[in-house]
Amino acid sequence: MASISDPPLLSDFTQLLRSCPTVSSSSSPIQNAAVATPRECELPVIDLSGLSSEREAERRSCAAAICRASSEWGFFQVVNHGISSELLGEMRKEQVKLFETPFETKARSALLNNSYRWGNPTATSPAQFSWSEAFHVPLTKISDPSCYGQFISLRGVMMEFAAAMSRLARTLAGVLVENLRHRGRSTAFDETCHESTCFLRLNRYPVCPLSPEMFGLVPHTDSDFLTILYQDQVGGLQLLKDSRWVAVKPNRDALIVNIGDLLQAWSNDVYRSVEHKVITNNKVERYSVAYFLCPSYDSLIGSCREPSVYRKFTFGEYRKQVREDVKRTGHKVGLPRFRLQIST
Ligand SMILES: C=C1C[C@]23C[C@@]1(O)CC[C@H]2[C@@]12CC[C@H](O)[C@@](C)(C(=O)O1)[C@H]2[C@@H]3C(=O)O
Ligand SMILES: O=C(O)CCC(=O)C(=O)O
Ligand SMILES: [Fe+2]
Repeated sequence: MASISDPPLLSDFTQLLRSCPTVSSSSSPIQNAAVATPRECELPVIDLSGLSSEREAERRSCAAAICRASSEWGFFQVVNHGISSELLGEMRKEQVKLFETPFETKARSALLNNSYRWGNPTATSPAQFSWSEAFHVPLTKISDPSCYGQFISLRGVMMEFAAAMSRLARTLAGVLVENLRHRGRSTAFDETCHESTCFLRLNRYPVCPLSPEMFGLVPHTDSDFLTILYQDQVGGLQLLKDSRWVAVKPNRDALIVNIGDLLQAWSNDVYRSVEHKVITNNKVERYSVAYFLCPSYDSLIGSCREPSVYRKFTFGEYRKQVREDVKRTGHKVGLPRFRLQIST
């Protein structure tokens, strides 16, 4: 049963169904959703304590595992990542409190820099609807006390969590960049990442009576360098592996890392930004927090090796194109827009 803290997802979705002439009443509300339960898989697990080992062979082998998983899967899990379970627990507790607030407050009280979103306002068909709500907070706003209203205890936790995720994301990106650097041109990677464009996204996936035919989050790739995800034990995240959807088995000790579009472009398709989605649950709600590592808008993304598969573009240009495509068609096109034509 929906509560006063839930956004009006069902009525919005029903309206979308009615306004969409292509969906017949006899067919499933979502034509493309993964109704058949896909295979559950354990993502590669990488023990990050290897990176700080005294033994060079161990450091190398850990870095190699990160790079291998980034090109074979585009996704992996990290354990011994250095973020304490106490901090993760605090973050989850505060996140739950925040989402338990009445919907009207979340939507109207300028909480977290007015960053509250739900459903999908740009959906043009039921298949583009996401059964979820989120706060999408730029890192530059996280320390601002005016963002928090009655949730002032969230501030310290968010600050500590963002700082820890930032460190981890930069370490992982550093390993991935270093691996390809000696083979091609180098870029001052660390300086291109910027607080003004990095963000934390707090996700909640309410119980969905229409599940499992609904997306909690529609299939997409992330428009960043890389993403680190802290999810609960409910499950629902699925990714494309060898053209098939596989369900990620939650691991209590691990954070999930995935490569974003910008690292795929920079690596000239060595690392892969893989499509993923979230499937809803009809019994329990689900929570996750994602950290997105992004460059400043004026950063030029060029390939680390030639011949480049993509034309050079700035992150600002990329974001604008994604936004325009989503607004016009309801879905993201992403990297294929920036692929160079191969002349034969
Ligand atoms: C409608 C969309 C916006 C989004 C791309 C998408 O097609 C589906 C997921 C959205 C999402 C969620 C996570 C990130 O916040 C985001 C930046 C991303 O990479 O995928 C957004 C996209 C967006 O707003 O550009
Ligand atoms: O909640 C999840 O498991 C995935 C979230 C996600 O893909 C995103 O926020 O981009
Ligand atoms: Fe994502």
